[in-house]
Amino acid sequence: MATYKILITDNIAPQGIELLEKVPQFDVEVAVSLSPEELKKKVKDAHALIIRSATKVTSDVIEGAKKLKVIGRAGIGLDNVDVRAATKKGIVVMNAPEGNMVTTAEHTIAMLMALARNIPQATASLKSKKWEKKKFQGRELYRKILGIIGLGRIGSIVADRANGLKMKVIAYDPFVRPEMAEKIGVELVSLEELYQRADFITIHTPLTPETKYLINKKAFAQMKDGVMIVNCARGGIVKEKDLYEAIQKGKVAGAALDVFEKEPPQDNPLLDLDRVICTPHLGASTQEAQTNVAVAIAEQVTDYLINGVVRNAVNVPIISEELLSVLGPYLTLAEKIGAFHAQVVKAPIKEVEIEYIGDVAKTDTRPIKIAGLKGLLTPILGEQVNFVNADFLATERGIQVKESKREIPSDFTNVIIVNVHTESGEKKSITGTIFGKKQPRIVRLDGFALEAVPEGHMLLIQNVDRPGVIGNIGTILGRHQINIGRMHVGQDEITGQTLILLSTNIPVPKPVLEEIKELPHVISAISLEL
Ligand SMILES: NC(=O)c1ccc[n+]([C@@H]2O[C@H](COP(=O)([O-])OP(=O)(O)OC[C@H]3O[C@@H](n4cnc5c(N)ncnc54)[C@H](O)[C@@H]3O)[C@@H](O)[C@H]2O)c1
Ligand SMILES: O=C(O)[C@H](O)COP(=O)(O)O
Repeated sequence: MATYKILITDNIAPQGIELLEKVPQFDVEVAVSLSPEELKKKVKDAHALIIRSATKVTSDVIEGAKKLKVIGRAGIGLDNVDVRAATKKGIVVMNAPEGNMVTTAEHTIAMLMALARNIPQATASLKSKKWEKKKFQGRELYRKILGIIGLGRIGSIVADRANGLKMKVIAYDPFVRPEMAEKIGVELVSLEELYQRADFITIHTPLTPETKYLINKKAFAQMKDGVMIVNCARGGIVKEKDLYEAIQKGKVAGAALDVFEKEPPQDNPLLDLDRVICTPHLGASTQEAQTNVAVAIAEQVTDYLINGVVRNAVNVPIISEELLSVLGPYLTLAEKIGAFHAQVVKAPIKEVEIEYIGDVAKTDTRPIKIAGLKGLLTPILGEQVNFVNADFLATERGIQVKESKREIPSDFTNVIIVNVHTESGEKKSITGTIFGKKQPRIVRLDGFALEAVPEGHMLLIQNVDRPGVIGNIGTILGRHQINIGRMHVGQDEITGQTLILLSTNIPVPKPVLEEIKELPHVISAISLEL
């Protein structure tokens, strides 16, 4: 029984740890607050790393994690993980995106109300024995305009709760359809319009190169005087230096911050301002949310390591079980075609064209493309290639991939054609289909029509069509105790050549291959592993 080491380096709820400890194949270690050096050491023999936002999973950490198969985030944000470096190494990166969304939306509403009514400042004042009623007069939220930037999972819940408070909710999210926004009582507007109309602005986007410093000096200049800002998303979306200036000038009346450019913040001048209220990244910190995300990530990591099922991965295309039941045979077919190509071409591959014909063209074909690339690269790069990094490795090697689709079938109901172009100008074309519901077949190889099962040890021979060639090949194989399982023969009527594809019980050794190549009328012989 394989044993997997599960390393947990941030504080996750005990319910998640208990679930992992119950899996007989798992050896669970919890080690929090590690220095980067300690983390590198511990992760060396780990198969899974489970984190929250404190552990920094840098490319350095990933480089040394030779056995790591999965990084699981008990929560949403993955800006503390170098996902690109993980992808390159074939490591699945997954999060638990749903468990803390309500809690974070509630924290946002709490921050909004605390900001509008000066609750933290008034608490501090009263605790210092003062009674400053006038100083802490607040603002009503009723009928005020709340501008939401990022109407995703959390933004939508904030909108719902704000509607309950009878606020007017407007939002900017270029990836959301107006009908969807309308359904949840939100008016979708441009960013400029949001800035011009909103009394309160709350941010709920991820931190990306596009959203980094989205809320900056220029943005503040477009906002209403006396606007209030809430950020419970990520530090760095609001430019802190510009926010400080905007508050000092009175343009912004106040800000509620749960997240910071640097966490924990060090010498951050914003923390000295009365108009700023803050929490130490508490958005997801309720018992309910922490149990949800810890249990979710424990289940997902278990499912992946034990059953190979990937859920909520950010670097693998998601295939629902329903889609997998349709696509499964095509994934196998594409992988076999890729492996076939890699073993017959004579120069580095520079371009791959994949054409999907028939009903298969109507499906999400991304997983088929990745399976094809995995097949193509595995004979070249070995076991390191998997569904996570195949696309990445192809790009890294400068292989261009082009895809096209035709929904009207030709000879077969569903067909995948994979053409490969090499640096030396060679072009090879393989066409595959599925017989019945599950049987992959290669039905054309360049000009040769075939009906071959691409599986196991195979021998590919091209020869001039003359009597006796097949007999001679059979004699040589027999002499070396090699059994032929299946034989497929295709003919090219234009060149008069024949293609023979044999499946054998063992790989054909090199000396036997050389003997076959010496036979009269044999042009080439290649041993394949499919
Ligand atoms: N403070 C916390 O403890 C805490 C807890 C959970 C999540 N978060 C953070 O909250 C944020 C939102 O999380 P979510 O689960 O709702 O994410 P989500 O992916 O469901 O939603 C994000 C939305 O932002 C939109 N978006 C992306 N780029 C945009 C842009 N340039 N302008 C406008 N909209 C854009 C997307 O279309 C999407 O609808 C993330 O940054 C996450 O890390 C913080
Ligand atoms: O992205 C998240 O899920 C939140 O920011 C929560 O982060 P935390 O797990 O470190 O509290």
